[in-house]
Amino acid sequence: MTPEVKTDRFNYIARYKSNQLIYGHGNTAVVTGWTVKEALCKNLQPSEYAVIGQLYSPTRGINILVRNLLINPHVRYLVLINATKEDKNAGAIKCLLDFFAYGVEENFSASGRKSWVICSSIAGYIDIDIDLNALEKLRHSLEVATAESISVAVEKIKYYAQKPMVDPWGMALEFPLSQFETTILPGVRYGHRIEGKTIAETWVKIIHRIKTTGIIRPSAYDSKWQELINLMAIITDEPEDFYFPEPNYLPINKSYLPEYISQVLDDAPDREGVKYTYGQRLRSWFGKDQIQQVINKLINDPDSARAVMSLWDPVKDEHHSPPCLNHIWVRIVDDQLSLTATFRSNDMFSAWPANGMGLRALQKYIYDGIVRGSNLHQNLRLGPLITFSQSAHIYDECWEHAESVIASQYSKICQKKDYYDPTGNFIIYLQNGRIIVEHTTPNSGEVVNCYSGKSSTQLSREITLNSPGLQVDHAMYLGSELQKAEIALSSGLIYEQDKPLRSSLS
Ligand SMILES: O=c1ccn([C@H]2C[C@H](O)[C@@H](COP(=O)(O)O)O2)c(=O)[nH]1
Repeated sequence: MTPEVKTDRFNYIARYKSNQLIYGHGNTAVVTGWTVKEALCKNLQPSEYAVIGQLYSPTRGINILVRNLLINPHVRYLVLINATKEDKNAGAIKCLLDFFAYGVEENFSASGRKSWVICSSIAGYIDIDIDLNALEKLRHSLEVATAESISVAVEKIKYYAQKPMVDPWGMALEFPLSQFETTILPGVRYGHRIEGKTIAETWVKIIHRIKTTGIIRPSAYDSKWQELINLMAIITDEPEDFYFPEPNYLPINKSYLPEYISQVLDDAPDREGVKYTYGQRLRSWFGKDQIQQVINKLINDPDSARAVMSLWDPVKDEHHSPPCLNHIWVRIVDDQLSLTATFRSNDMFSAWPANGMGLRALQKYIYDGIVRGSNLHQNLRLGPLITFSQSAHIYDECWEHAESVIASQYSKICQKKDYYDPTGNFIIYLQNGRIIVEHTTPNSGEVVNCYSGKSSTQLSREITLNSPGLQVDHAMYLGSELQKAEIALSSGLIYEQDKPLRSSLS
C-alpha cells in the first residue's frame, strides 16, 4: 500500500479517466451509467456535486471508479442512475450497488486473474493490489442512492448538497496499478481481411489479429488501445437464429439480442440522456426510411450498386457522440444478398459482436422485404455479412480478457480447417525431368494455367506473381511440395503429391 496522497478539499482528483469526468466542488459523486453525463450536469451547480461520470462495464469500470473514490475521501454520497436498458443489460450499476451492499471476496476473474470479486450475480472485479481494509472503509463511509431517471437523480443530488457538511472519511489512498504487458509481432498496419463462418469464430480471429499485430496508441478516452486500420471481416454463414458458443465467451447475451436488434431496425424518439440509435438514423433522421428505400430499390433494380444507407449527419455530428456506424451498402450478386457496413471506429472486443448481430438482423430484414415484395426474387439467398472497421481497436482494460479468449479459443477455431481456397488448386507432378504444376479452378477442377521448371524457388515465384491472393497456409503447403518435387528430381526419388518421397526400389 502506498501512503496517502495530498488532496485539495472539495476538488475531485481523478487519477484514471480524468478527461472523461465533469468536475464540481461538492461531496456527491454521480455515476450516470449509460445516460450521457452532460444531460445531468446542465440541471446542477458545480457546488452540488463532486464529480459526474459514466459507468459502462462492471468488469472494467468499477475498478477504476473505486480507485478514484479512494483518492477522494471528501466524497460522502454516491448517486447512481440506473435509467436505460443498456444499464440493465451491462449490469454495472447493479454490480456497484452490490459492492456497497455485500463487499468483495478473494477469487479469480474470468481471465484467471486473482482479484477481489464483487459479491454479486454480475461479474465485477477490483484489483487485488487494493487493500481490503481500504475497500471496507470506502463501502461503509459512503451513502449510496439510486435513481431511475435524470429528474429523480437531480432531486437526490440537491438534497445531499443541502445537508450539513460532513468531514472526509479518512486520508486519500492510492494503490499501484499493475500494467498488463503485451508483445506485438510485426505486421501490416493498413488493410486486413479476416473471414469466418460465424460471428463468434470471426470475432476470435479478429481479436487475435489485433492483439498480435495491432499498434498501441493513446485512445481518446484517457487510456490506450491496440489498433489496426481498415479491418474487413467477412462472415459467411451466420445462422438465422445466431450462433452462441457453449459456454458463451462472447460479450453479448442471447437474452439482450432482441433489444439490440430493435435498436438497429426500429425508429426511436429522441430521449434525453440517450445517444442516437442506429434505427432512428436509418428510419427517420433524414426524413426518409432508408431501410425501406433500399428494399424498394433492389426489388426494382436488383443490379443496382446504389442501395446505400447513410448514418453520418454532417450538420449534427461535428460534436456530440456521432455514430460509429456510418454507411451501409447492400448488393445482390449471383442471387446472393450481401451487406457491407462501414464503421469509422469500432471497439472490436466489447462492441463488434453485438454490432455484427444487429447488422445480420438488418440484412435478413432487407432480404425478407425483397422476397416478400416481388416474386421475381424467389431464388435470392442471404449472402455474407461484411463489416469494415476503420479504426479497429481493443481498449487496454480488455487486453487481459482478450488474451484469455485467444488462449482458450483461437487454436481450436483454426483447427477446423477446410482446404478450400478460392484461388484454386495446384496439381504437381514430374514429367520428362521437369516439375509440372497445373493450376485448376477450385470446384470444377478445370485447368486454367500450367507451369513447368526445375527449380522450386523459380516456380514458387511465378505462382505468387500470378496468384498473389493465395491463402497463406496454401502457399506454405505449395512451397514444401515444390521443394519435395525438386529433391525428387535431383535424387531420383519418386514424387507423388501429398505423399512422402520414396525410392523406386520400394
Ligand atoms: O456501435 C458502436 C458504438 C460505439 N463503438 C465504440 C467505438 C469507440 O471505441 C467508441 C466511440 O468512440 P468515439 O469515437 O465516438 O469517441 O465506441 C462501437 O464499436 N460500436
